[in-house]
Amino acid sequence: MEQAERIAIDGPAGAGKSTVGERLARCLGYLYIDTGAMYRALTWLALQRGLDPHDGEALGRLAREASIVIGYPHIDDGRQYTVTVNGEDVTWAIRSPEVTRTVSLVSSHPEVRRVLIEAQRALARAGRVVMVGRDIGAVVLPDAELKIYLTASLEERGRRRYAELLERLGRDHPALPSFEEVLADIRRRDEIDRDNMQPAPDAIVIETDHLSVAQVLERICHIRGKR
Ligand SMILES: Nc1ncnc2c1ncn2[C@@H]1O[C@H](COP(=O)(O)OP(=O)(O)OP(=O)(O)O)[C@@H](O)[C@H]1O
Ligand SMILES: Nc1ccn([C@@H]2O[C@H](COP(=O)(O)O)[C@@H](O)[C@H]2O)c(=O)n1
Repeated sequence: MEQAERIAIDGPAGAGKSTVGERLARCLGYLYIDTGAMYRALTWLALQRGLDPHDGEALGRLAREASIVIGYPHIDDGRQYTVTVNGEDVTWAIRSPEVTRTVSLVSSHPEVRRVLIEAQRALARAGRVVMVGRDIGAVVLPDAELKIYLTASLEERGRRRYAELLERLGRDHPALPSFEEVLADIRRRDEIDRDNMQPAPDAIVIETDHLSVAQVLERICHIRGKR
């Protein structure tokens, strides 16, 4: 019987974790788990409830009581998965500028991380999973059989994120931020995420500035095949 395998893909905002991780999971027939979506879902709920994003104790309680589920994409609208919070579909709502502005602060609290990391580990217990985030290889799944850390320059990650928002929202959309605003947001999130975003010592770092998604996937499959 093929060994159950856990693949961790970490890296900063816009490095390509979700895109590469989802395609890799689909190619291998593995479960795909975007842990960032879990932090975003909790942040969305906290904003809905009017909680103070600085209040780690209240946010930890909310994380324990909330039902956050990442399931298969039952709607064909470009989503990678469906995220529900207490049964409400929030798949796109968790990508709002307000959630993006607040999620790193919410995620910085140990009370929040303790609860979500436990949930992430439970999801990975079956093995045959591709889990993406910031701290998967270093903290969540330290025994993962394959650990990849994707990175790219700030400017390249800004260009990618801006292009993604432009495609999703359209040039005339009132919520479309400027490239400078996108870059500033990524820089800010990098700073807040720093403590929870260090590559695991045994992670393989792939610098993706001059690589296409297909080339990144090819490198990961080559690395995995040599194991
Ligand atoms: N190697 C690449 N070359 C060009 N574009 C890329 C590459 N990797 C990802 N992209 C594009 O960049 C955008 C951001 O990628 P993605 O959402 O996968 O990043 P991420 O690391 O998951 O970011 P976040 O942590 O903020 O969710 C997407 O539109 C994606 O298609
Ligand atoms: N394992 C993780 C994953 C994410 N975060 C925090 O969530 C934010 C949003 O994640 P995206 O992948 O959707 O960008 C991210 O900026 C982190 O603040 C985390 O702490 N740990």
